[in-house]
Amino acid sequence: MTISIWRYSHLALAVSSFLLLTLLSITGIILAFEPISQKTQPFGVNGFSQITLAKSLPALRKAYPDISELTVDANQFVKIKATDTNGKNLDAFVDPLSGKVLGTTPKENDLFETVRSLHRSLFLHEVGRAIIGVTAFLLMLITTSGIALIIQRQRGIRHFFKRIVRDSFAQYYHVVLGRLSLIPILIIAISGTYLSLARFDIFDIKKNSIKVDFDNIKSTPVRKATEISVFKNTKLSEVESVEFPFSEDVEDYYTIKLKDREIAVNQITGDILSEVVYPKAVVYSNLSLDLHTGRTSIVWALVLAVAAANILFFIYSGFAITLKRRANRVDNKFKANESNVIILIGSENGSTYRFAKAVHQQLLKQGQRSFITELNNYTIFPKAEHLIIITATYGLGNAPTNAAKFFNLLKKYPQGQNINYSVLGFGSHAYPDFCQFAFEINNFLSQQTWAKPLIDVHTVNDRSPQEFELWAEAWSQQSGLIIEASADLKMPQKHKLKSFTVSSNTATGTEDGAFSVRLKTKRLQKVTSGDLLAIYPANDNRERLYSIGVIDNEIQLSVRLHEHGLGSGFLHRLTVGQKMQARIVYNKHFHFPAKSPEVVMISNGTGIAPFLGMINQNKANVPCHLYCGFRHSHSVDNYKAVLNQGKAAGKLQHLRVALSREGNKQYVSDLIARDPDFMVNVLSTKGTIMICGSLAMQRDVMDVLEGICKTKTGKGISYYQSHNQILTDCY
Ligand SMILES: Cc1cc2nc3c(=O)[nH]c(=O)nc-3n(C[C@H](O)[C@H](O)[C@H](O)COP(=O)(O)O)c2cc1C
Repeated sequence: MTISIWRYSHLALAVSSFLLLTLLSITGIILAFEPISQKTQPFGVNGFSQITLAKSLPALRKAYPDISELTVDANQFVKIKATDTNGKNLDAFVDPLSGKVLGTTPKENDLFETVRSLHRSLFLHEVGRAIIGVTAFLLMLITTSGIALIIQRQRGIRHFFKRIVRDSFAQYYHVVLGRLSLIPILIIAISGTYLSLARFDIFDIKKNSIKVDFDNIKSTPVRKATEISVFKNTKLSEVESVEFPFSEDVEDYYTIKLKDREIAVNQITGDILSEVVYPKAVVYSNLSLDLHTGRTSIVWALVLAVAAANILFFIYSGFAITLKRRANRVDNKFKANESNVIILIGSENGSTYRFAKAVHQQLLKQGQRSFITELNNYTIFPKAEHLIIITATYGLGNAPTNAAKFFNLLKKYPQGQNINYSVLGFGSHAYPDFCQFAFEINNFLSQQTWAKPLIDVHTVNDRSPQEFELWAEAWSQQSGLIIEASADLKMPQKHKLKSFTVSSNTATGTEDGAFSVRLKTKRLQKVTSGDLLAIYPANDNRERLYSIGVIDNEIQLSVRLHEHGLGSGFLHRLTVGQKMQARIVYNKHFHFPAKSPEVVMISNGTGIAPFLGMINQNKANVPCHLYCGFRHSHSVDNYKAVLNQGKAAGKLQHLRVALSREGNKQYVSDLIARDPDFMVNVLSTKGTIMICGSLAMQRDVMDVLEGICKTKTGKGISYYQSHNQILTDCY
């Protein structure tokens, strides 16, 4: 499957370094506990950060007249070298204000020593250090590409910390934890890389030595150490070490090493005799060591341990995601140029493949030459009769990466023969642009002369097997090829049928053969207009679906009698009082919109069925406008009673009828074209347009709406489709 450059880099870098990263993360977690264990030793003093040299140096000199050196380590423990009162050499941690001995340097912990050596050089000295340096650099690149992927996924940096929609466990936590720990991991990677480079003398870290001008050294005015301003202004926490003057002669001075400089201080006058500022590289090296080891803070050391543990999780979850994606590879039995059914997939994370493969397998079993590939592999399919496009939507209603080139390829490769197409969108209502890419493909295909719609575009929310099944049933019905509910997709194999009693059946008096059947059943509460009734006219697996209008607590089907029609013939023969078995298929995407301020209903022929029910059920009197097309004026007679009732009760505001074979011979799309401002107003005030009827009518109406929307709002209809403002149920 085609993947973005960022994802490819992220994966390639991770694959090339995961073994070393695993080792470095484990050793890193262990080493993070070294500063924690050191800091718990009893060598610290309270209020350390407030102690100045002016307070500490005279006190220590008084307690140890022979003191030669003071050092402050990363734990802020003060250590001195001196001679004690018994004349013995002293090398110990002391209280910097009283000189009280707090302890001597403990023996290095062997475990930490060994692990550190492994972490820094893999026990391979300079070669090992170089390898570790490269790994740290790779970690930096992995983190950077990871940040780019999160930005891409969250649709821009502004949404970086917005809610993440949960997909799979591995995917969700890879992103959630990635977001939380990317700063510490980036710091670990940058500081690790810097320290490695510093080891190889890439940076200038040579410190110049102090030069004192002994000819101009002064011995007045005499100042006490407690009054020397540089001592008063320097805190012990800023100091790395102090060398004490060897004797009381004016030529002997204090040498004070700070984090960024070294100074020589006259012990009598307190004058600064010389100052050497360190190169920036020395400061950065120290900072890198502080940040990489957590030696200065227990909290930071803990953050580093957690970040290192997260790297281990990323390695696991990254592989889990990749394996899931790779599991979707399909080996085709037939070549593209010899296949009669072509299944094209748009998928980012692979779950759509499961559904597409189920379709592919079933078609193969029925002896069809089915070929399955991703949308980016679209080309000329010389033997194709059916094109099935199953695609997810990503980002701002965009194509998944393996479908990004599809539109260009579609323009480049017009097919030479007519092909029946069907588009099935996978998406989630958690995103504002629901299945937009699928709608765009469907609209684009409808403009290709060779492409013939077999069924209306269908959508599947959150991989719902029921919604997938709805598409499978519709496709099977039109193609004559069976796609059954698959156990793999956890679909119910056998449907439970319900008994319905015929309460009325109108005669086929009209020329276009339309009639209405009303059915009663117990417990009708859950059914609503827009749902479908599945009937089994021959008591076998052949199923026929009809749109339901719920009128006065009965199901009304509007049907056109077809010559030799299996379903329409069966319904036509039903007599009042007769019982029949059927099942309700809930068709949520075509229910009357609960929150819409205004609804436009567009139909032709028997497509009026669900709208009759919706008008009847419109108890809240939401403004409804019905645009319907028929061949003759008498075709409307069948529905007049319900429509007149609706108008009288305020449930239907306007009724516009187009007659295609009488008067000025209009189609329903002509009526829509006459009311552009009204249509735009409905859509821009969050109203809904519902379309039910033939696919040919849908295509014409959509073309008109596309033109109106583009000129008046600048947005295509796919925008309104993906925001659930244009709902279609055509056949
Ligand atoms: C980052 C991300 C962005 C998504 N964006 C959309 C979207 O804009 N519209 C939509 O309907 N679904 C969106 N989805 C949902 C997916 O299309 C849906 O989960 C689909 O089933 C995933 O299929 P796949 O696993 O084959 O890629 C998004 C999912 C993710 C993870």
